[in-house]
Amino acid sequence: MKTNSDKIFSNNLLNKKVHFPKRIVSFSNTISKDDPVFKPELNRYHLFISLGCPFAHRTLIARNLKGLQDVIGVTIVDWQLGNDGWKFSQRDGCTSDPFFGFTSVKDYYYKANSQYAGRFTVPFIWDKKTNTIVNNDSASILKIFNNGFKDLAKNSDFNLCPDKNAKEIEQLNDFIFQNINIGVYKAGYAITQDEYEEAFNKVFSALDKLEERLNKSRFLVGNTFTEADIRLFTTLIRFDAVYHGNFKCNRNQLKEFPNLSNYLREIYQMDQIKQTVDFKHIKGLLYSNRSVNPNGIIPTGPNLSYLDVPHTRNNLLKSAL
Ligand SMILES: N[C@@H](CCC(=O)N[C@@H](CS)C(=O)NCC(=O)O)C(=O)O
Repeated sequence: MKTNSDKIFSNNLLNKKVHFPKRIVSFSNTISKDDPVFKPELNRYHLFISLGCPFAHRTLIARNLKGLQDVIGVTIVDWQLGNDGWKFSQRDGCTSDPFFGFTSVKDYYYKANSQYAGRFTVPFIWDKKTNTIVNNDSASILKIFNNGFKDLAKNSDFNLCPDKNAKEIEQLNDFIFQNINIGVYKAGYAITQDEYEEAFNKVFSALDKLEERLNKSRFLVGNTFTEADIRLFTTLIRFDAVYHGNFKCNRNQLKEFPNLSNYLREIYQMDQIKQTVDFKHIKGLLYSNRSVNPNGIIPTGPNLSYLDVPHTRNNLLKSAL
């Protein structure tokens, strides 16, 4: 015998009125004064990141450069990404879950939406007021940090994407993303020789183009440090440590490109940025993928002391940060 709710269910099905719960695959809200829910507020939002992940790394850099350290807290997940996703731990500068005593990032996604059906990725911004994920896309989080906290950011005048350069920055972002940020992964995860060679060639021809561009220009867009530099930096800083060896991007080491390596050193040597770079986490994460590195051995080298050699980009003009 059918129960009442069964009947409602089958009647609705016949009338095509059944609404299955929406299966969420990403969170794409913004934070702004005009948003009905997510207003900029002190100590309301929290950023979850891995220091190894280049996409999460972007968001930490933007938070620091905008001077949002006292406004938005940060939790660093364990550097190892296992089969069941990101875990919280207290080893090597990682932080345990600050709010619920959760053991894994997955728990946050399900707390935000029990029907969540996407990947359990970092970075994401957690809203402590409504107990949900505001956004889990690094590109959007960069914009949120740049634009959303004008009255709260210590460096609110520092603009990562000035209107007059916005179009050029978006074009560069796209070029860097397709050829370099993702390019190294396409080479590293390739399962055919052709796929690998195509990705390898794209990575190095893009680096050659940028090497030339940086001959005259202090940063990617004229002489102003922008979001495009952050996006390029998080791949360049991982290049010699990981992508060159583990992902077989080995035509050259980054340090062999005179302009790119000088540019990389300048950005790395900025205090607010240097604090965000942790090679233990970077190597730990990026050598932990067993399909690429079956025994999970993390190499001791390479020697990266060149990063601390003073840069010589002062002869090129620079706008104030
Ligand atoms: N769309 C995301 C992608 C971030 C991403 O791919 N994160 C990786 C680490 S580098 C991740 O969390 N992967 C976990 C998984 O796929 O299980 C963004 O740019 O924010």
